[in-house]
Amino acid sequence: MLQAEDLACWRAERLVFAGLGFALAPGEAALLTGANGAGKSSLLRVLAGLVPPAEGRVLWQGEDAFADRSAHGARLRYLGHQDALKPSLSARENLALFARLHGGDVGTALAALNLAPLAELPARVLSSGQKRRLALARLALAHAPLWLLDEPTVGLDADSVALLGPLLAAHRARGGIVLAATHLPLPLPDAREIRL
Ligand SMILES: Nc1ncnc2c1ncn2[C@@H]1O[C@H](COP(=O)(O)OP(=O)(O)OP(=O)(O)O)[C@@H](O)[C@H]1O
Repeated sequence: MLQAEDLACWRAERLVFAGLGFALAPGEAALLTGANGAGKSSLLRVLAGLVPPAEGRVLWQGEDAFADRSAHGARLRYLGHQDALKPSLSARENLALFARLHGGDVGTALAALNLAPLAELPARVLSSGQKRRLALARLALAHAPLWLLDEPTVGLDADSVALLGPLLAAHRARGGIVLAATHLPLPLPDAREIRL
């Protein structure tokens, strides 16, 4: 269970949001929506522990989520705007690097995002949509219960967006939680909306 209580966030001396609270149970998904600058990315970064909240608390299973930073890092996957790939490594090697840290099967992850034909290409030559798919393929490695996804489908073609559906559904079926900031439709049936 992820809970946010009375969260406030300042960025560059501007109050972005305040008094924000919600709870997400295992298997639940929420879409973060709101205008440009409303604070969707900021909220995801707060929940990931990358930006300290100005006020409020983030709880995991009823306990302060940030009491043990490494435990929080291990339980979440954060996908930001940047794909965070090593440009000189191949798609397979990028995933293998991540798998060394978190576990998981590289072949399965490549297949989940239909990347097998691109597996040996260096990440730097991939198109922006292909890079995004590679970043998303990390989700298909070892299970982590909390997925924080910032505009996960930017640059993806319709077939690639459709590939995300089974990945998200399998994660939720295992009790995983998804919070996704997006301006685009996502294959996340029954997702709640958290509007900023
Ligand atoms: N690194 C930063 N330093 C200072 N201010 C920032 C930083 N990142 C974001 N902000 C500010 O925080 C506010 C919220 O930005 P944020 O990126 O969270 O919005 P968003 O809802 O994700 O927007 P978009 O829909 O455009 O992605 C904006 O006013 C932005 O200028």
